[in-house]
Amino acid sequence: MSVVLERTLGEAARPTRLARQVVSDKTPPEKLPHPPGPKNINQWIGLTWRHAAEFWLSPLRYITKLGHRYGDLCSFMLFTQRAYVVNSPELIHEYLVRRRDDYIRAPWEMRVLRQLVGNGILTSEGDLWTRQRRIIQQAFRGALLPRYSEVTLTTTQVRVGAWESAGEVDLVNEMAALMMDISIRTTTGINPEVIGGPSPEQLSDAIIEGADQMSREMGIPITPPKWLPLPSSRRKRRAIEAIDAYVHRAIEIRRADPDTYHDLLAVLLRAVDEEGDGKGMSDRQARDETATILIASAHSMSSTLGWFWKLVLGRPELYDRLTEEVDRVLGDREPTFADVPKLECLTQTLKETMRLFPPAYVLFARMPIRDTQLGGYRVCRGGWMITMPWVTHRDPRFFPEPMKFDPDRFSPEREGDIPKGAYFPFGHGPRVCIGQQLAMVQLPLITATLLQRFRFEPQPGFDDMTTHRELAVRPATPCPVKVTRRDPLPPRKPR
Ligand code: HEM
Repeated sequence: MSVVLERTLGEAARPTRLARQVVSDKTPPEKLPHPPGPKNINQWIGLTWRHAAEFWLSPLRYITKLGHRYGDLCSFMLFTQRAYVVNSPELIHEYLVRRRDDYIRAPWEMRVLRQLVGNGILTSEGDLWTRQRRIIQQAFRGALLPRYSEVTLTTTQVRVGAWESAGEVDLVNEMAALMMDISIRTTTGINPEVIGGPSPEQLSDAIIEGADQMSREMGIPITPPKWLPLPSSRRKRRAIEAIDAYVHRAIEIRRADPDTYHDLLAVLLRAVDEEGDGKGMSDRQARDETATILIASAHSMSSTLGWFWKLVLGRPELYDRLTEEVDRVLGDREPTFADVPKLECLTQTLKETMRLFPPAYVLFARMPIRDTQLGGYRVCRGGWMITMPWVTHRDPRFFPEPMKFDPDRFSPEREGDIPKGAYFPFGHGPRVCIGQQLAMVQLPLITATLLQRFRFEPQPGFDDMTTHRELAVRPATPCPVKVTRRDPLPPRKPR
């Protein structure tokens, strides 16, 4: 679904009204009113269908419109289900943190995702999720970040070595292939050529297609049976087979030679759940977690990088400021993990990119497992909770002049003005992105390497901000640039 929002940045959310004050926790939910929202004449005919159509055709516009008309918490009937739209930081915190035991990730969305990533950290609930999160957390601890940084830098430097002779490249495509390469090496510690099978480009394309297909299925109540020979089922199967072959082969290589590797998968395969059953991970569980991490990281990181270049190259002053910062911090040496905190303007620019274009433009839906209350309203068991960082990030109450691309919003002097919880590209609460710290190290290192090595001259069409929205919101059009080398650093050798 490619949607032209507008020629430049898309649409600002309009200010919304506050919901009711929170009532006593002891008030039974059935005594409370439903949140305001469009009235349905009948849930099988009439307005419900119109709303469903509007919602599916343009969810961002529809959710923004509802927020403006009905407030920070509103609801509408979607077929037989009541959907709840939550827009304010306080209410998002209330349902994702304070009342988290009342909700699970929506089972109809997880059922679709499980086809690709199995029963891993992303799709599980309850004790299994707690155990897996505890184990996987060990692979994301701060002490390992310098090691992952080294892999990120080496892969970037080797991969972009050929750009100079290419003359012109498409930064959107290149970022997708680069991120898949980095994710494979950070996660499995193995050069993709050694694993064999599809190249990072092919794997990235297959996964994007498969994930897009699944994201489409997540929005409809019926999943087509596997035996139907639909083109969409074939695309999905291709993605599943590609990722399966890749990950199984990587685990095989690793189990055969467990002491050679020191990467994310090594930590996963060696880790035991010390606080729980004291056991490690089965191969099946390791497959599911590796596939989850590969997909979760490559997809959202490449989107962020694609938008970053489109936004920065359209602002020559900002581009010069970033190049100047990179040159000042790095001089003529290569970046390292220790440089990340010094790349302040670059980090601010990446944060501002994720404000306007949060890859996870909508959080995975949550479903209340019992009748509960939120913001003084009744929330019914089995409903559909919808929260969109895209909408909250463009709300002028939290971000004045929301459509202005202004990296200085995140400067040390101004960042404190952003209301707590209004900026959440990595989600919120206990299921916040596990790769957040890693992402905020990898993104500046990759962009600093490219800014240091090359001068990019944008070509016609680079600033087309048309969005492609499926699992992540990513650029639908290329970012063509002419590339000239600007530094004398020697090329790195592959590990
Ligand atoms: C720009 C980069 C990234 C963005 C914007 C992002 C965004 C998110 C968001 C919003 C969620 C929570 C979704 C929800 O609550 O519904 C999430 C979860 C997750 N992310 Fe990321 N992510 C990024 C990078 C990464 C990386 C680099 C990794 C791993 C290497 C990763 C692994 C995961 C995993 C495993 C989860 C599921 C956590 C759980 O359910 O407990 N992400 N991400």
